[in-house]
Amino acid sequence: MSITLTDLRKSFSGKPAVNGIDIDIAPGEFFAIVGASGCGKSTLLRLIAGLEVADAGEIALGGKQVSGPGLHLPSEARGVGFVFQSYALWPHLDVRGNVAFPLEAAGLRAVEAARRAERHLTTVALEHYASRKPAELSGGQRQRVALARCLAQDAGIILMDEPLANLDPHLRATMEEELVAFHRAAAATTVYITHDQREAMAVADRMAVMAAGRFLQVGAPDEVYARPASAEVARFIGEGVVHPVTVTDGVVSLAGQPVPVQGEGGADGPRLALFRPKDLVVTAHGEGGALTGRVTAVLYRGGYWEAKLAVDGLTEPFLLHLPRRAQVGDELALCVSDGWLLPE
Ligand SMILES: Nc1ncnc2c1ncn2[C@@H]1O[C@H](COP(=O)(O)OP(=O)(O)OP(=O)(O)O)[C@@H](O)[C@H]1O
Repeated sequence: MSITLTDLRKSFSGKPAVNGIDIDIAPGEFFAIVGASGCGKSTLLRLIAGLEVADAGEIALGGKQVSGPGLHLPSEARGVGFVFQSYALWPHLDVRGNVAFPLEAAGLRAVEAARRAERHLTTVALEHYASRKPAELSGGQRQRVALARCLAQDAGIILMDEPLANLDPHLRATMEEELVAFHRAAAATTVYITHDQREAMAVADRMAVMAAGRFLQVGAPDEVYARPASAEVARFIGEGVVHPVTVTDGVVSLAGQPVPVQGEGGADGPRLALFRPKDLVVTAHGEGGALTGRVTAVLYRGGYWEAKLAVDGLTEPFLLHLPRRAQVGDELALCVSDGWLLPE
């Protein structure tokens, strides 16, 4: 089912939480919304679900309007499934019961509900755990029960609110793969919110970067990563540093050195450009075109050292990935091999 939001707005005590969202999400798409805490992600999801009443704007699900001026279809009438970070399992029911209960509540015969529950427990590889209680499962297994329950309801739209937030980092990585597989199996349009940009990039077909109730940029994860539309998006997505640069006759210079960057040239004058660790190469001192700086911090990240390099004339240090250990205070020469000139 498609999801169409038109100039959607919601305020709390006069403060906008969702401040004019327009988007078309295609049937079957995995759409992630990423943004800092308090940017309005949960409110937006709750508006789609029908758990909040919009102040203005329209929501259409599968081409049918469910919210608009004078119209608010309740959650049960919208055909959406949810998965939350707190798995919201019933502790006294076993795994099979947790998946089957909502089906029985919706009027399905107990035998048929149990049969359908078992089928979906197989999809999430929990068929051997059907008789366990939630307390006897790991966090990841509980989340899979929640996914199976959502799947069993056959919803055309699945809304996920930070479903992996309570899991340890190793399990999160495994669950990201499972979520993608789950999405493929469910064939439902999925809207997934998270404050973790890496997670959003890993799972989504398309992502929106949200701040202060608005979408700053919408695009495929690789596109948003490679071509951020603003300094705010550039700082939020991936690692890197935004520096002021100068454009003169199409040549971009950083701290007085010409640097190769991608992006629209436009008029001469001051601009901003993003430099990621992959764009920076440490070279021998005295090589042409090198910037020199001093190491101000070093952290070992497993396989490489992450260092900050302060360069005269730049307010923020560069972020580098070094194959060898460096010490705070070391002087390094740096060659810029790439970068992204932010749109004006
Ligand atoms: N029921 C409510 N009553 C009053 N203010 C609310 C309510 N729900 C949300 N807000 C406010 O609206 C803004 C957006 O909140 P929301 O929960 O949508 O953000 P979020 O991006 O999901 O944050 P988080 O990642 O921390 O969950 C916040 O300033 C929040 O305090």
